[in-house]
Amino acid sequence: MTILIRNANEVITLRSNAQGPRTKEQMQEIAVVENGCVLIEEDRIVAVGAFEQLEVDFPDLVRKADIIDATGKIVMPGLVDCHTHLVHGGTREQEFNMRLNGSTYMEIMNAGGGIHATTKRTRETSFEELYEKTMQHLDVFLKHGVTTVEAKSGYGLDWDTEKKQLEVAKQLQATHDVDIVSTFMGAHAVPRDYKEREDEFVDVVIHDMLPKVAELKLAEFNDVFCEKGVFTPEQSQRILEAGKALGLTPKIHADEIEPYQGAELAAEVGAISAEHLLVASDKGILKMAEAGTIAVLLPGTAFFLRAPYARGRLMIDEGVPVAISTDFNPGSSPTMSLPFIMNLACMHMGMTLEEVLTATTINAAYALNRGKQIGSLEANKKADVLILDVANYKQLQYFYGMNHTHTVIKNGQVVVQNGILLNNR
Ligand SMILES: N=CN[C@@H](CCC(=O)O)C(=O)O
Ligand SMILES: [Zn+2]
Repeated sequence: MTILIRNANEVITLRSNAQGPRTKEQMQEIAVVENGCVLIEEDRIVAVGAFEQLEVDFPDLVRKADIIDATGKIVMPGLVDCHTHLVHGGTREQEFNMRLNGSTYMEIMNAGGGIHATTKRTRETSFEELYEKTMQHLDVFLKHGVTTVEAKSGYGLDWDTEKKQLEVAKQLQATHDVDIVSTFMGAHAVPRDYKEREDEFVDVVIHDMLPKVAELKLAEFNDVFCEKGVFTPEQSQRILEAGKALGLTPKIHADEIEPYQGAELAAEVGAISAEHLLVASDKGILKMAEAGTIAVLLPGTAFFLRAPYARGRLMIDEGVPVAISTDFNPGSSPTMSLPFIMNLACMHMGMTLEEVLTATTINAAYALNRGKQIGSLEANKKADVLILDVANYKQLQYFYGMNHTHTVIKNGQVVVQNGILLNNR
C-alpha cells in the first residue's frame, strides 16, 4: 500500500544529524516542514517534504498513492510510551481514596497493599483474562497516538506469574497493532513471604528468574525498584549486573520517593535509562549527563501521588537526554493518556513544547533502543505516523486535557481514522 499525506499545516519531523538521543538545544529542534507531505510505501517512510519535490523525486509512487488530506492539521511521528506496567490484574481505586484521606504510597505498600495487592490480583488472573484486559488497554493507547509501548513485568514476583505477564506481552506483540517492548522487573518488590530475607529473594531473581528470561527471550531489558524499603543500591547493582551478563540491558526505577543514589548507580552500571528521578541528587544528574543515561521522567506519578516533580529543566540544561512517559500502572499512574502527561511536563517540569515532543518520540525511542527505527519521520524509518486535529503544534498543549489524535498510521496501515479505532483484527 502507498499513502501520501498532503497539505498538513505542519509536519513535525524530528529529523536531525544527531546520532543518539537528543540533548540540550537538540531537544528544541523538532524540524518542522510547513505545508508538508509524507510519502509511505508498505511499512516504511519514503520521504517527507514539499509536494512539488516528491512529485519530481517519486513520480510513480505519488501517482499511485492513496491520498490522505491533512488540511488544517499537523503530522508527527507515533508516540513512544517507554515506561509502563502494562500487564496487570485488577485496579486500586480504594488506595487512591486512602491517599486522598492522608495515607502515603509507601505506608499502603508496607501494609500489604500497593504493588503487593496488584501482585495478588495478577497471580489470580488467568492468561486469557490478562490478555483481554491488556488488549483493551492497548486500544486506548493507540487511540491516544501511542504506536510503541514498553511493558514491564513485576506483578508476579514468582516465576510462573512473571512468565505469564511476559508471555501476554509477547502474544499481544504478535496480534495487536501497537509494538510492545518487554522489560523484566522481577525485582519490583520483595514478596511478603520473603520479608526479612530480602537477599534470598535477590538470589532467586538472579539465579532462577533472569537466566530463564534470557533463555526464553522474554525481555530485552532488566529493571529494578531501587528504593528505601524495597531494594538497596547494592542489591539493585547485583541484579542489574547479573542481567547484563545475560544480555539484558539495565534500566532502573531510581530516586522516586527518597534520594537513594539511584541516578549515580544508573550511570555506574551503564543503564540505558534511569526512570522517575523525582528526588535525584545534583551529583547523580551530572553523572547521568556524563554517562549519557536517558532520564525517563514520569510527571503523571508526581501528579497522582502529589509528590514533587522531577527536575526536568535542570536535567536538560545539564545535558541529560530526557524522555517522558505515562508510567501506566494501577497504583501511582493509572492513565493511558500520554498527551495529558506531555502537558504536565510543560506545566510542572519547565519543559518547552518542543522538548516535550522530542521526549515522547525520538528520545523515548532511544530509551527502548529503537532510535534508529522509530521516533522521527525520516526516509526508511517505520511508517508510524499521526495526524492530529490542531492547526499547529503549539495548540497540542494549549488545548489541554484533550485527545487530538485524528488518524494513526501504524506500520503503513491506517488503524485509527477520525479518532475511531478501525477493527482490523
Ligand atoms: N514505583 C514503582 N513501580 C511503579 C508503581 C507500581 C504500583 O504502584 O503498582 C511505578 O513505577 O510507579
Ligand atoms: Zn514504573
